[in-house]
Amino acid sequence: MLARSLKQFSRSSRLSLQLRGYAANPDRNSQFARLSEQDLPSLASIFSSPDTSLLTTLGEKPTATSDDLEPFNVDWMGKYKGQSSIIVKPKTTEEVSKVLKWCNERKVAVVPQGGNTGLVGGSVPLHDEVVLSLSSMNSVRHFDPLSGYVSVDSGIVLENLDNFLAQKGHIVPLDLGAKGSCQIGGNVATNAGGLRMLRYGSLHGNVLGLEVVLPDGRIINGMKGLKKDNTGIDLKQLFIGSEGVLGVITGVTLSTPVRPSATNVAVFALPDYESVQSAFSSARRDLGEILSAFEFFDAASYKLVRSHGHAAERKTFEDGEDAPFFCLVETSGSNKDHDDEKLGAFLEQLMESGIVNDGVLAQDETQIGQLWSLREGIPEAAGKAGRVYKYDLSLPVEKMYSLVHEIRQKLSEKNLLAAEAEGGNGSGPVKTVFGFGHLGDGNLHINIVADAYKKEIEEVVEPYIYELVAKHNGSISAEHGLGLMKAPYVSYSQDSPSLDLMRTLKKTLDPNGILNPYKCVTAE
Ligand SMILES: O=C(O)CC[C@@H](O)C(=O)O
Ligand SMILES: [Zn+2]
Repeated sequence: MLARSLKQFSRSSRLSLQLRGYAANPDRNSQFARLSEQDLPSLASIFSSPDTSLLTTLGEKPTATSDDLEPFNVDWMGKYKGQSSIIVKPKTTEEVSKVLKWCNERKVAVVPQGGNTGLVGGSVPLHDEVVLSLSSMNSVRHFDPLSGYVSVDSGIVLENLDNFLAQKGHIVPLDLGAKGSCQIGGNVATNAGGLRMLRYGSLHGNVLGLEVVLPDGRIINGMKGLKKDNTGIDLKQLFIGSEGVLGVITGVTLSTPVRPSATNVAVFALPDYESVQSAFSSARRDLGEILSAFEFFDAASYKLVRSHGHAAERKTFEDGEDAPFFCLVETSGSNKDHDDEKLGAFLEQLMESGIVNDGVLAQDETQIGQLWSLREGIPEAAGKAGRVYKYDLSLPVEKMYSLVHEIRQKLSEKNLLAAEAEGGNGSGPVKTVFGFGHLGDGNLHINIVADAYKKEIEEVVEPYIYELVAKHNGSISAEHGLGLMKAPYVSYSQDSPSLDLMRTLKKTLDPNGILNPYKCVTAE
């Protein structure tokens, strides 16, 4: 049980209320220059404090060891590893501009990097690209409570920004499991979706302005805090979600809604995927404007969180521990009594109709956090269980879960599933395959946990999974981007004229192709 005072509701006691993808592993582009020790004085002269802004293993007196550079070269899953020997950490937009101009003139490839929490290999180098880390640019520039926006440096950590806004009674309209490390610039560059999207919509609507440095060093100052600005083509939209291939985001102006004063969270167990869909329909209908999140996870996800996550110590449900599906519902509003009444009626109706047979309702902030950790803790728990292949898909809600079955089936046919995995029959490398995600946004995450990254697993799943997605007219990347992992498969989600236009934009803004090469959209 989660906590003694956590309110249980059940039908009986009704609530009175290692390897990168073989396809995605391009050779080094020989047109890029290789930097050597001789280049360092000129690069160092750009910075006001070169000692802290330039880390390198090059030269007779290196300023860093390869261990120091490892966090910049390797992604957090340990799946993608680059070989950069130069990391720059500018402190101002002008320094970013000078770095890019310097690199562009010499044809030196550059990888912009925020918190390096990405899941598709988009934020680490592949070969010897210079890493441009934004982490030293992390100040709040301006907050306007009346107009409801904040202007910040792009390297500010999402959680730090949310804590700043919480003190002012406002909220960042974006929340992610990685909030303690990810940076707002990286969030914008990847158009991160996360847990608040159902309520506040995507960053394409919430970003009011951007400051961007183009590959040739020109600075676009679009840091306006205007909700309405119809003066020609809305250029900032080009940089939201373009994964740093067109320019480097150095400043972000974000709309900041008022922080809801009343929040409720319930998690319930459901007997099948049809019930998950019914519960979602009821939530939209009965909770209306106070519904702020509707997440789901399957039994295998829950098992993982119970064995490796924060919930390892405790059972959550009285009867529902072995249910095949779980949903988390959050409401956010400004009147607690009103929200309690609505949520109570919603949960009662779910019980009465048999859609849900067990559930818990958080009674305070701590329990809200504990319930959220059942969902937010899934990726971390998966990382502890083994090496993880991650697929992030948009699909019609009705079709979503069938893909998990199809992937299990496919892996089982090829004898890749271990006996411990659902439907497993042998001694294969795959320990578990599970599905979870943002049901309210039609976004499914499928994770495949194996004992190691193995080509044989990847070859079975890719492009098979993308073919399934295309068949349902879905998207091969709902919120994680393309990065290195999905760049070769983009045509499953974009038609040729769209891809041509993307390449034209890339060639126009970055004719030397120096920015985040090999990822997302390349000029060829
Ligand atoms: O790890 C994943 O597959 C998803 C990560 C993140 O998008 C989430 O929703 O928790
Ligand atoms: Zn997600």
